[in-house]
Amino acid sequence: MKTFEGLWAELSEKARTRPEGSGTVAQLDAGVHAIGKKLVEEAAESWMAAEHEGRERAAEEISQLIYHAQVLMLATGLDLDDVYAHL
Ligand SMILES: N=c1c2ncn([C@@H]3O[C@H](COP(=O)(O)OP(=O)(O)OP(=O)(O)O)[C@@H](O)[C@H]3O)c2ncn1[C@@H]1O[C@H](COP(=O)(O)O)[C@@H](O)[C@H]1O
Repeated sequence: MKTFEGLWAELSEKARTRPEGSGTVAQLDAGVHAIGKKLVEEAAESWMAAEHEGRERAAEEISQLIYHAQVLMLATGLDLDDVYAHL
């Protein structure tokens, strides 16, 4: 099963090698403003799923929230340690 760190390693590699067809590369090219909008959208969908749609849907939306948070970290030039320092 994929973990937060495993996804981070995968996305960092995508950002570095920029493979054809990668949604992550497309997101990074769209920039911080567009990524931020997706992050907020997924946060709202996570909230709605948790309140109205049950555990499974909430888990799905929260996984997407985590994904977009990592894309924003990449776009901002942050590493895991930069964020973990604040936990
Ligand atoms: N975990 C994710 C992931 N979660 C969410 N998303 C993106 O976030 C979108 C979720 O948006 P919604 O469900 O709200 O659907 P949508 O509004 O129709 O989406 P859009 O049309 O706005 O893109 C998906 O369409 C994906 O583009 C993800 N994209 C990629 N991953 C993983 O990231 C890795 C790298 O992916 P690539 O860069 O595409 O190779 C792979 O392991 C993927 O499984």
